[in-house]
Amino acid sequence: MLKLLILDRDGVINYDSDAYIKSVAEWIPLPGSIEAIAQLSKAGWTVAIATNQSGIARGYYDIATLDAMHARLRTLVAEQGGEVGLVVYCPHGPDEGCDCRKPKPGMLKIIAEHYKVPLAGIWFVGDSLGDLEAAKAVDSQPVLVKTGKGEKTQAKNLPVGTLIFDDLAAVAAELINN
Ligand SMILES: O=P(O)(O)OC[C@@H](O)[C@H]1O[C@@H](OP(=O)(O)O)[C@@H](O)[C@@H](O)[C@@H]1O
Ligand SMILES: [Mg+2]
Ligand SMILES: [Zn+2]
Repeated sequence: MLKLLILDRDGVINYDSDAYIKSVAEWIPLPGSIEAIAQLSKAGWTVAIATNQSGIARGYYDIATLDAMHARLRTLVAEQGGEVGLVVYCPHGPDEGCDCRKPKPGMLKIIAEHYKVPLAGIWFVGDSLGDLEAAKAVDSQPVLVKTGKGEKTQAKNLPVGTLIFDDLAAVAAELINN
């Protein structure tokens, strides 16, 4: 079966900011994250992304800018010999009642349907409690990294069974070496 890993974006792949990541210039990979995705990809993993992007609804940046950030991610990973799979984002605001904004699992379902794999046990790596709750809602494996908002999230009441790693590089090492 397909080896699928789903990642949150801000705070896992790139630095996050309470002021949102509003441009390609502000989209800066965390140390080791690009290499981790490339190594996973080269080891046969399909790496997909599920990211809340309420900054779109808030008018902080537009879809073209968001797409440019993801093109940059794809280029950087490709330069390391890897590739990025499906990127799904929720452009809605917290009050729009959409089905895709985490902690709802809508984006995880879209990704699973795209790759025709069950979500049960699939690792979803995030830095926020909403990421972990989205995973739990569809019986995926919640995985917390301590980058981004992760250290603050670690102090909260985490879903039972949440795995905790320092960063995405540590997650990749675990999956590739075991
Ligand atoms: O971590 P992912 O899902 O990739 O993206 C998170 C971002 O969309 C932004 O999400 C916002 O939350 P609100 O959407 O305003 O509740 C804030 O937490 C920002 O700091 C953060 O940059
Ligand atoms: Mg995040
Ligand atoms: Zn949405």
